[in-house]
Amino acid sequence: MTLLEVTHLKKTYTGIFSTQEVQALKDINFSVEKGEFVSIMGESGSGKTSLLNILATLDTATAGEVMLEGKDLTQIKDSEISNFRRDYLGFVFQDFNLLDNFSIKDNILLPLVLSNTPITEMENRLMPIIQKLKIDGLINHYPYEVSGGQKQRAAVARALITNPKLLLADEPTGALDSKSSQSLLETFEAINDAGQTIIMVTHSTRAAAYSNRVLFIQDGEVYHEIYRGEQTPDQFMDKISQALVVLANRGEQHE
Ligand SMILES: Nc1ncnc2c1ncn2[C@@H]1O[C@H](COP(=O)(O)OP(=O)(O)OP(=O)(O)O)[C@@H](O)[C@H]1O
Repeated sequence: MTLLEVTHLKKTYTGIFSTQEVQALKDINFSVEKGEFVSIMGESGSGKTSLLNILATLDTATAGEVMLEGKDLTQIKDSEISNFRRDYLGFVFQDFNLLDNFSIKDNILLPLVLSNTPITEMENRLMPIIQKLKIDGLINHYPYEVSGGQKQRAAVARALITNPKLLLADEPTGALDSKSSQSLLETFEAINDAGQTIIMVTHSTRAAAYSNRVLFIQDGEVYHEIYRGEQTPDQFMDKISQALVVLANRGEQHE
């Protein structure tokens, strides 16, 4: 079943003080099935963050359609956006975005507090998630008392606590050492195996190799896509690296 369908998406930035326009997304088309784990790769400036920001309803599109379970994100009223975001989407960012003055537990529960969820319901949801993410011993600590890998696990717990339809991750391993990165990616793989749909922007071929499909963006368009299929992560990583080389050569020819 299709969860997300992006059609003819365009994003043009217009400077406030200049007449110069930047066409960050020219014509993006792709769809994501429920339960997929999709990575988005591309060179710096290719439009990945612009795309993710529109999927996250943090920015508006210039043209095109983004349908999530039949609802067009580009048409949601401003007054409904925060509720929509909370009910449908979970976010994981490179720099964790945890609140320093809140304990790990309060950080994780924050989206439920904001939607006035009863305390018993919050406690019921917390326990399985912190156990799954192996942070059950840390929930009374503050973010500055735990490691980067543990902070990112707390951020994933916060993203999952609302049971989002779609988990969006922007360079989630970007600030982690290789051991914490691997552990986080194994967690993503496990939550995906349990049915969670994930879209992840990454520069890391190793990270992308954990997903089922990689979309390559160049000059604001989806240039290529590859599926993991039955390949091992190492075999898929080789395929991703080869595709990135082709993409880089193509980029040089365009310059
Ligand atoms: N707010 C903005 N105003 C003007 N131009 C912008 C803005 N945000 C991004 N751009 C431009 O849009 C293009 C795409 O940028 P974007 O950040 O989406 O690329 P990216 O693929 O995420 O890059 P990176 O990998 O470096 O994060 C770039 O040319 C960038 O300079």
